[in-house]
Amino acid sequence: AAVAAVMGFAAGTAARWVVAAGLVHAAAWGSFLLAAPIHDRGFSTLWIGLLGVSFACMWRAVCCWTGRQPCKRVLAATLVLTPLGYGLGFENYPFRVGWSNAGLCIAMALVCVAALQRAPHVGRRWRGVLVAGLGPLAAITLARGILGAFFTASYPELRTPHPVNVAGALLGHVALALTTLAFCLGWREETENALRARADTDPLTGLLNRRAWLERAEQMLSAARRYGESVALLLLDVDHFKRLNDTLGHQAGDEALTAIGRTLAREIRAGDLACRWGGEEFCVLVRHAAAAEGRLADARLRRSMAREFAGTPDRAVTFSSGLAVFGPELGTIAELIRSADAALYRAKALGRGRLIAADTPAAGIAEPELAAA
Ligand SMILES: Nc1nc2c(ncn2[C@@H]2O[C@H](COP(=O)(O)OP(=O)(O)OP(=O)(O)O)[C@@H](O)[C@H]2O)c(=O)[nH]1
Repeated sequence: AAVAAVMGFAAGTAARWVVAAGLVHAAAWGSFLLAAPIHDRGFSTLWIGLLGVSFACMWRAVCCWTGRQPCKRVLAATLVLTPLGYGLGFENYPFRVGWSNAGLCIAMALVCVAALQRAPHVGRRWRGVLVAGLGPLAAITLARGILGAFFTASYPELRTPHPVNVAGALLGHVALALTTLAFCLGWREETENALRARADTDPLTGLLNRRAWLERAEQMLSAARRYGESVALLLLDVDHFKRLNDTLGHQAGDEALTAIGRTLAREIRAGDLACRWGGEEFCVLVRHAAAAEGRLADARLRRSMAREFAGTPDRAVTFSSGLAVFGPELGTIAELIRSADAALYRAKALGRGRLIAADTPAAGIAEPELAAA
């Protein structure tokens, strides 16, 4: 109930499953309190059934975070068969204790299996804490079942002070503390990731924003420096964007920017890095690319942009771009940007809708164009 109060139902899907697990677990022990004094089959069966469901909710929460759903059918079968067998065999104490504890052990073990799945994007620490809490409890639960089923005289009822039972009670508390801690850590990790993604992303285009891009671009350049790779930078600026805003409205301008962001995200290769530099300017770092590959990437973007706006010719945009290539003279991101910006300025001056490479004044530009510039 405390977990529910802290997390609330407005949290993400996984956190909602955690809250559900806590509430169902509390309801299970509520059923037990009703059942115990009168030895009631119905409430006792409900107790066992709800305990299983609460572990299934934990399993679901872990799966939401890891994105994997191991042993789904085994879990479903355990959820049905455990209370069913318990209810039907209620009058047979050894069977009922053995059966229910084995079922609950399987349910707990499946939560651990879910937490141990390979999921590189999810932290290991909270999953480790979860397994450290539930793993030993699963083992002692099985031991308790074996005791009740096969050594019934030494475990004649739930509160018998047998060492296994006492250890089970203690581990139950440890597991409660550790699973709560693990789920709070998992929840915090999810929230942190969501906040980080929000802080790194430009909301209009969905691309990285300038700050996040600069951080990653620095890393890419230092790797390129170390391994002697070539990297090209394209700085793109939409042509006459103010005119689009002024004639069709700011909303149409926003939609055009969104479409440009979509196109860039779709067209760049894995490992390349695109961002909204600001306003109607975009930046792309192209890995393993010298000037020639940079030009090819620019041409690909232009073709794709034309396709993107083919259905809305009144909003079609072109862009000018400046290209700079990482090397001894342009060895930092600031130098690359400065150089690409100067080239972009020249592309604008030469009539827009074209690419100019830095430090190649005459390359690909007709003399009259240069004169006009
Ligand atoms: N709709 C919209 N407009 C924006 C946004 N950010 C910047 N702009 C507009 O983009 C326009 C940029 O205008 P300019 O810098 O004059 O450039 P331009 O009209 O594209 O002309 P050239 O770059 O010289 O081809 C300005 O009118 C800004 O208000 C945005 O997020 N949404």
